Amino acid sequence: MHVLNKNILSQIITARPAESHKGSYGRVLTVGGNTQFGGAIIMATSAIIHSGAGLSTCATSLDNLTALHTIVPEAMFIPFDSEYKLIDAISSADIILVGPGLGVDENAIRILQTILQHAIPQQQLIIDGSAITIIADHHEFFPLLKKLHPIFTPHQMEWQRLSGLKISEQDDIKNTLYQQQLQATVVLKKNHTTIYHRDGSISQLAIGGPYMATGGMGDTLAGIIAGFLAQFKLKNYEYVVDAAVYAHSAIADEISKEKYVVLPTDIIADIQVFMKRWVAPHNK
Ligand SMILES: NC(=O)C1=CN([C@@H]2O[C@H](COP(=O)(O)OP(=O)(O)OC[C@H]3O[C@@H](n4cnc5c(N)ncnc54)[C@H](O)[C@@H]3O)[C@@H](O)[C@H]2O)[C@@H](O)CC1
Ligand SMILES: Nc1ncnc2c1ncn2[C@@H]1O[C@H](COP(=O)(O)OP(=O)(O)O)[C@@H](O)[C@H]1O
Ligand SMILES: [Mg+2]
Repeated sequence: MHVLNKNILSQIITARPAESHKGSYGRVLTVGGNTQFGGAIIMATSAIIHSGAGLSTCATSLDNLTALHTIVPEAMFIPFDSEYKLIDAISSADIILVGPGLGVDENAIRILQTILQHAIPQQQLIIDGSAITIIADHHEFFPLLKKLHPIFTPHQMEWQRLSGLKISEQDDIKNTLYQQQLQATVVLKKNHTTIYHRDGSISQLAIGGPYMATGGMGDTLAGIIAGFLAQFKLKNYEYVVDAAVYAHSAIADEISKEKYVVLPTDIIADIQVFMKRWVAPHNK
């Protein structure tokens, strides 16, 4: 197991070539945010944009449109219950993040099914929050999922639902066994988050802390992972996931020196400055 350290940041965060444009930094589609949980998909989308993705479209409830455009006018919008618009948006995305605040009702299940049917293996699919809870109850989605090699970002309770492993039973051996069956990357969120990669390697955080325990913190992490994957297009995308997970908690640690609790929106506000600081010196 590899304990992540700050070196991962300057390995991944590189200076931008002058001859580039928004299309060079990835198109991301976020899907989630029902009437109850609109904040989740707005935080995820905002984290994606602040971490540098070129173009982001948010498929969410129409109820969230005004809030989305007020908080992050850089984001485009489609209503998540328009199936043909969703299919169109899926086809033009490089990265798809589904689940923050999606809910688990019939509408949410149909939306997730549309994504699993229309996404292709060349796209990177990140599955978070409610989408993990739905999949735990819908094993008929597994054949579709295996072809897509997604990145799951469960907290321990979501991992319990998906893997069947009680939180007290979750250890590296059992977690790896189930993760390998899924043919997916698993970012298991907890104190000292552990990342199970498809090649069998395991990375772990030794940073982060309880000042991060506010709703929306995982939605923000999923957004940073999507934002990093959108622009840092390495063949070994494992390192990009590691860097995103590390950056999220490193920003929180810095803020926690001054603040008792760190809010997800505090992290989002600091991402750009943090990334600038860690651009590899030889690339500046
Ligand atoms: N502002 C918003 O709109 C928010 C929406 N959210 C969305 O709400 C939906 C439900 O997600 P929730 O996670 O709240 O609910 P869940 O029912 O999936 O899980 C939450 C419960 O799991 C338990 N748990 C055990 N170990 C845990 C761990 N390591 N980390 C976190 N929880 C652990 C806790 O008791 C917690 O109450 C998701 O789609 C999520 O994205 C949440 O992100 C909260 C904020
Ligand atoms: N005590 C803690 N120590 C370290 N990290 C924590 C702690 N509590 C929460 N976090 C981090 O906060 C995030 C919570 O994710 P999640 O439960 O999915 O949040 P939400 O769904 O509300 O957005 C994870 O990245 C997790 O590692
Ligand atoms: Mg979550």
